[in-house]
Amino acid sequence: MTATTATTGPRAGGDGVVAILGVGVMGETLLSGLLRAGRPTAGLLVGEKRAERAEELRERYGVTVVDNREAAARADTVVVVVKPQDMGELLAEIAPDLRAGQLVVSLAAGITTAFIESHLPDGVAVVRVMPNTPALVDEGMAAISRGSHCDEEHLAVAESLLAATGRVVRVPEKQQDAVTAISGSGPAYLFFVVEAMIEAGVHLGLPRTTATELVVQTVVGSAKLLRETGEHPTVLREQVTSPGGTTAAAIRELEDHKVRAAFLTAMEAARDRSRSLSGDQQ
Ligand SMILES: NC(=O)C1=CN([C@@H]2O[C@H](COP(=O)(O)OP(=O)(O)OC[C@H]3O[C@@H](n4cnc5c(N)ncnc54)[C@H](O)[C@@H]3O)[C@@H](O)[C@H]2O)C=CC1
Ligand SMILES: O=C(O)[C@@H]1CCC=N1
Repeated sequence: MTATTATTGPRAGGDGVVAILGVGVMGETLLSGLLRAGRPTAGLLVGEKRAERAEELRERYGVTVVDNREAAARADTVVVVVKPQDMGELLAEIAPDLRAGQLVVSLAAGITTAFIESHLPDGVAVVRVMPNTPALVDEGMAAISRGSHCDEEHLAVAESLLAATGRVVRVPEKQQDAVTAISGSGPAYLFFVVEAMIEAGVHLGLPRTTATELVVQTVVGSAKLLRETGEHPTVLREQVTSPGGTTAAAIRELEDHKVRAAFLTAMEAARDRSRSLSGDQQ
């Protein structure tokens, strides 16, 4: 497809009409974040396949729910947040209503900008984003990459949308599968560790409520320590690890059970799955 000069479309600062198509976990995370950040409902349109879910969103947020094609025609920026497997069908549905200069922002894992562009009219700009669920509490981490018809203004619009719910970094698209494995799926690994530590506390005889409070505050405190001191995690771990002490005994077990190696292979598996998702569509 050939690049076309944008003559209409979103303006930096995010003041155009934004449509969110597919409002499940991640779509609602973005929608609620935009509203918390002060974006008026008048500037938002929602497209959602499940009628009962659409009704729930209308009641909860007072947003306008329209069909996907109307949303695509009316919006300056169309954010697509369906499962990767549903992306081809959604793009085929909205393509006739899109025009050069509009911006399509995809939050789907593994779906390349080339795949999206191949389904859309020439000159529609595409930005690929990998967000994560801590965006629900304004502590999200999003990485954004430009497609081939995307200019600085489009990238700035996508950046300002995601900045409503946390931090945003720009990465080359070739890094997006690794990003997905680290920060996209990352919250799930940390919740898995939290679950395991709470369960261990119960095994050690602590009431579940006590174990939960100890673990959650330890995770929050450790995250804050990492961010606020800027220290390398190795330094922070060494500060906790007294020679011949309790932490050294525990870390020895984690190393013996190859937990570090397991994290590496787990994230390689996530990256590889991300790589294959676009292929699942074709
Ligand atoms: N959940 C997460 O932690 C993250 C999810 N993502 C990406 O976000 C996307 C959505 O994931 P979730 O929100 O977790 O899934 P979800 O299943 O909770 O939400 C998808 C929503 O899209 C709706 N939908 C499906 N086809 C549609 C169509 N043609 N038109 C309108 N609505 C339609 C579904 O009814 C559903 O409400 C995925 O592509 C995923 O890779 C990215 C990063 C993190
Ligand atoms: O598990 C998934 O495929 C999505 C993408 C990153 C987090 N959740």
